[in-house]
Amino acid sequence: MLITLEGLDGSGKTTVWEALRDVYPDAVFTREPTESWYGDAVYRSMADEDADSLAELFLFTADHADHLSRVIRPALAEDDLVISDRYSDSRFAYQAASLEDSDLRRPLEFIRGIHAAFSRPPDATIYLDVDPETAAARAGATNKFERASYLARVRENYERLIDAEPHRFVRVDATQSPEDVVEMVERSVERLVREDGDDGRRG
Ligand SMILES: Nc1ncnc2c1ncn2[C@@H]1O[C@H](COP(=O)(O)OP(=O)(O)OP(=O)(O)O)[C@@H](O)[C@H]1O
Ligand SMILES: Cc1cn([C@H]2C[C@H](O)[C@@H](COP(=O)(O)O)O2)c(=O)[nH]c1=O
Repeated sequence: MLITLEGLDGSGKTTVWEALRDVYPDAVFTREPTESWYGDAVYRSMADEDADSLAELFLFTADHADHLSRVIRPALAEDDLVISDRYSDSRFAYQAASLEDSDLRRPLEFIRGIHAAFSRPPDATIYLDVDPETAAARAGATNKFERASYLARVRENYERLIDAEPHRFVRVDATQSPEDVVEMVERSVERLVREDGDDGRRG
């Protein structure tokens, strides 16, 4: 089963991802951007204010393709629980915001279309919901995406994704204390894993 953690920068994904490691020691914990030369290329582009947004989309997508073949598909083939800190929804939400003012028509649909051809969608996604101002303040503006005005557009895209697939997403109020957020996420993951097991027995 593939569970992804999504949300704005500073929403607390890494904090809950670390907490889940203690609860699921046998699961595969992974993240995007990955720790690979593809991930390095992505970080290089993020550090460049003038990077072309379409080229940047394809760098993130190349990193995802490598992540799929090297980590995600092999782990799922072994029936492992996989928990990824960011995954394809980050591309749909962030790069669609970056490409909003480009010549590209309907960037979110375009990016989803590219992924539909090769990606493996998550079984469930925990969305850590926080307002853009809190997110930017927590994240500390360490890259060009961590600005409230940009994050507001990213958040709108996440809402569109949730509207399109309400059953895949579990929304958690990430303005609560870290302890409460972790508890909510742990309970949600426990339920998702249990329901996945029940489906397996029926299937
Ligand atoms: N619920 C919370 N309330 C207050 N502060 C929090 C909360 N969760 C995390 N933080 C703090 O916010 C900062 C960002 O947290 P974290 O790295 O977990 O977020 P993130 O979503 O992984 O961010 P990024 O996407 O930028 O890597 C850290 O300093 C963390 O301690
Ligand atoms: C996977 C992915 C990530 N991003 C952005 C979102 C964040 O600003 C950074 C990653 O930062 P982190 O602190 O190392 O998590 O990358 C993106 O724009 N598109 C993506 O697909």
